[in-house]
Amino acid sequence: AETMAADQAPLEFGGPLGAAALVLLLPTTMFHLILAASSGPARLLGPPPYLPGLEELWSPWALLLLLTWLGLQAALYLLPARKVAEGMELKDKNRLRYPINGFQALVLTALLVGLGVSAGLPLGALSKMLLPLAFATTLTCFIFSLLLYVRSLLAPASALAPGGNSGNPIYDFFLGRELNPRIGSFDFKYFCELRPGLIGWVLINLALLMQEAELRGTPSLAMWLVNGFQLLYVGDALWYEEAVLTTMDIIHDGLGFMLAFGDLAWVPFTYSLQAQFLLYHPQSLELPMALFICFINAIGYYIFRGANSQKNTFRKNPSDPSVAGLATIPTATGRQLLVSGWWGMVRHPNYLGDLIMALAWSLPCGVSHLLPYFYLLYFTALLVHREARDEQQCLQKYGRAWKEYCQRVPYRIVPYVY
Ligand SMILES: NC(=O)C1=CN([C@@H]2O[C@H](COP(=O)(O)OP(=O)(O)OC[C@H]3O[C@@H](n4cnc5c(N)ncnc54)[C@H](OP(=O)(O)O)[C@@H]3O)[C@@H](O)[C@H]2O)C=CC1
Ligand SMILES: CC(C)CCC[C@@H](C)[C@H]1CC=C2C3=C(CC[C@@]21C)[C@@]1(C)CC[C@H](O)C[C@@H]1CC3
Repeated sequence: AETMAADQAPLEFGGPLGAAALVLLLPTTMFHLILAASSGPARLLGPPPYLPGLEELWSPWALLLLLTWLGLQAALYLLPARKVAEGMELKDKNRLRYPINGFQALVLTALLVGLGVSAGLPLGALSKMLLPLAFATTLTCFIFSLLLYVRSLLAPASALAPGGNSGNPIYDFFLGRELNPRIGSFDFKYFCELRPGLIGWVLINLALLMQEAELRGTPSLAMWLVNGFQLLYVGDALWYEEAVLTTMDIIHDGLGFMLAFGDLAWVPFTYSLQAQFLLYHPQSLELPMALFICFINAIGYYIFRGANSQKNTFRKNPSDPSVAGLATIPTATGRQLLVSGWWGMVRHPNYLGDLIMALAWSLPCGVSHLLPYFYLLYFTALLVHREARDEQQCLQKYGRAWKEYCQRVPYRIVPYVY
């Protein structure tokens, strides 16, 4: 990895140049995908079908809708929570507290949307506003990240993320300087990571399903599958919300453009690509094939949930009967590494399950186009890169014990392949 100075964390994402490229490339890709999904040829590669003018991109109504959405999710975040969890220990030895009420926010949002729809709210019309909504979200993310950057210049050194304070403004703007920007108890990163984007994603999917029902009389089986699989994924993430407190996004990365844009824009507008594609390119899916795809999703989910729960249980209580019998490697930190069970199969079994689910989300879209497979391709690249970042951090944390783990479990994500 490139380095700035000997005492600074190695630069990631190709340093300032890579960060600058990503700041431009991520929004451009997102707009390309939205435009391509609604176009006849639906080409992933090649130029966009057309270049939209400002009058098509900018709408004050879209901005108002976005701000209302963010306001609603912020209000739901502030409601009393079933539990308040403590995060990992910080540099100053303190621990932050986080409300565990994401699933409650999903249910309350569903109730509000249900009420709205039964009162005549034309939810399907949202599918025609994706372009201006994505534009308003992108602008908001740029402004938000800029404000976060400026605010971080006033933060004490102990509040900074290990990675995002290289001194290069573009790199730091992208990666995020401050680790846990908060106003009072409102934690911006934790809020962004799970709520507006993930719940927004299922809402957009639902709008596309309703629009399809309006256009064709009933939603297609393929649309039901995509909606069902992705709702399960989002519901699972919010149900197990506490697990996000140990991810590198919360522990290691600052809140900058990468996470702000990733969470608020990239997730809802690109993760809903399969449903966008299906609205404009209906697919006939036979029942046996649909059942086969459900089976693939179930296998993926079984591995994903099994691996994540096994690690979470082990980290919370290593003597829990469900994990007490597993083989482990002791480390100098006092923590242990699992070396049997899911974590003895590959070093990232949860990524394997996630990738199998990603395949199941694309299959209902048929094999005539590459576009609906974008998520699978992007996600493979994201997880390979994420695995390498995590590996680096684990090597630093656990040293020799990590090397031993790598020797005993040589494959990273796919057994005997990678
Ligand atoms: N859909 C999407 O866009 C994305 C989804 N994800 C999903 O989110 C979930 C979380 O992923 P992610 O945050 O990357 O990290 P993981 O949940 O895979 O956690 C990695 C951490 O687990 C601990 N660990 C690693 N190996 C072992 C072991 N053998 N025994 C015990 N602990 C171990 C280490 O932390 P420590 O030892 O400190 O506990 C390590 O840093 C995954 O299921 C992933 O697929 C992630 C990113 C994007
Ligand atoms: C495209 C950019 C370079 C990076 C954007 C990254 C974000 C989209 C992802 C970073 C980590 C994420 C996690 C999830 C969603 C995607 C982002 C925000 C989950 C919430 C998905 C559901 C899982 O159960 C937990 C994940 C935690 C990490």
